[in-house]
Amino acid sequence: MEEPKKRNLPILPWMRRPVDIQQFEDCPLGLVPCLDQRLQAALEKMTISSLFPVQVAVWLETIGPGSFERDLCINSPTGSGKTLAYALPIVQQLSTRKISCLRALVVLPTRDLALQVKKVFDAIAPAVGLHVGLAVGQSSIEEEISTLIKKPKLGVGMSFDPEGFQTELQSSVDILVATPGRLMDHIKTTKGFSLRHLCYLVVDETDRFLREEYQSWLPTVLRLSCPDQQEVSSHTSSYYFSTIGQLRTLRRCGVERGFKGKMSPRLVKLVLSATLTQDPSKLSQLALHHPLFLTTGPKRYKIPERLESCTLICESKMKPLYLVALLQGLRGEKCIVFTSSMKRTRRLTTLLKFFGELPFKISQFWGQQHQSTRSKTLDSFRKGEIDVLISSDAIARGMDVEGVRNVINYDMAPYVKTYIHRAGRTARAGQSGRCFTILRKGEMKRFKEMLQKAGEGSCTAHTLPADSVDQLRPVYESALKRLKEGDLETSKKKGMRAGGIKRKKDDVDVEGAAAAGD
Ligand SMILES: Nc1ncnc2c1ncn2[C@@H]1O[C@H](COP(=O)(O)OP(=O)(O)OP(=O)(O)O)[C@@H](O)[C@H]1O
Repeated sequence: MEEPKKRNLPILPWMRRPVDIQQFEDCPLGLVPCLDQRLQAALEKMTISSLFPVQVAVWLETIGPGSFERDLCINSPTGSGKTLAYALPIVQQLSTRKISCLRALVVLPTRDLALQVKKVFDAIAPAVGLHVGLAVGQSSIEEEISTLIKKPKLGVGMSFDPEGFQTELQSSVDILVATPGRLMDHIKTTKGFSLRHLCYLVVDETDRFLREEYQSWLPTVLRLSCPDQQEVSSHTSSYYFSTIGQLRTLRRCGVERGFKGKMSPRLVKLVLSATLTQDPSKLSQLALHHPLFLTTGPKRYKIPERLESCTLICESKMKPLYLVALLQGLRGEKCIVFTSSMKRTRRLTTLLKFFGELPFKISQFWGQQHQSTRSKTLDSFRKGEIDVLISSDAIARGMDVEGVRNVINYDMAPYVKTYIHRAGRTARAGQSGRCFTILRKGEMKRFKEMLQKAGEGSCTAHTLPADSVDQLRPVYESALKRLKEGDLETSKKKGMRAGGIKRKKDDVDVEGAAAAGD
């Protein structure tokens, strides 16, 4: 697949003067200025003893001298700790709140990611008396509402009527972690769900959000969290970009919200990614306020320090055989194998199962699986009950599974960003890891160009012992035969049932598109 041609985009002025995260070092918790003792204890319980550089940088711009005065755009490698970088200052800042209401909203593109981020907030927020909610559509909307909205206390003989109590309904949560689809459901239908007091908006995996045109949640959230202002719509923001030449917020300085006439701070936005877009028209959708750009080093992208990129060359038809030989050589180390689509994930998993007894346990993961199946699979993978997870790009972004030692691109990543996110499932939190890409000889040139764009100068050519491949040939032949027989059987059944209904398009699951949006 050809990478779409890039227009020569201007770099926004504020992006030309970034704060380099590399100038910061890990900081032991005891030395973190102003860190609440209760949060320090909660972090220690998570076995965290110091903050990572991106966390120190964000802390200084929020709790430190920066004191949340500017919106932050954070471009930091995969696995560098971006989640805690925003969660910690937000929780510390809200720890002194007197009245409970929804003050921080964290939006993520998929349910699996939202569940993961909620766990991080759950580990620290209760230590300072804050409540964290989840709006992802994992349970029925009624169940979700019951966790998000406090029912008023009723006198004897009175029954609860949400219409009548609309003005008295209050949020049960201070922080909400949400996916866009379910967030919009609550905005549209849930009585008492209000964004009026929102102080922090986090858009994690920002570039993923900004490239999806169907997302109307962002202008809606911006409008509802600053009701006294002009609507921030896509036309107004592009107008502002084109006429003023750089991004500017429409927000008046900090007086529009608060309780009983008291001023409350403006809505602060934190946007993050390992591959943050630099496209001005996309960034303009965020209506950023004096944005400060924090990035890692001079290059556009950076892959983790201890990540090694490797290639494995073979003919296309031998890919499954080479994959199995490679996995055998890795001796049960935790691996994620990426394919280009859900269909290829399912097929590869079936084929590997036809190999019979293999010295590693495999399972599959793709976006349109039922949520409970995906959660169970991830859980087993985390616990080490599964060694090899075959996946579409549904798991490529953000997923954090401890101990993944290897990523294998069974199908080459179509774009540099996809490569960075896939590879970033290993070598996290300062650990080492390897990213193998199985390639045909003819793909090598394009792959090397992609690696260079990813900021990675070198890659190692991996070879397999010849006998490991030869030994597997007979079993590979018979596995292929069984797969083809299965195909024949399925198409016969389908033919009988539908009399030749057209086949569906291949179900490409680009970075979890199918898992997104709820
Ligand atoms: N200060 C810390 N000390 C030790 N481990 C940490 C620290 N901060 C985060 N981690 C761990 O590092 C891992 C990666 O963190 P996180 O998922 O936030 O990375 P990320 O930068 O968001 O990555 P991605 O771009 O892939 O989403 C997690 O397992 C997390 O628990």
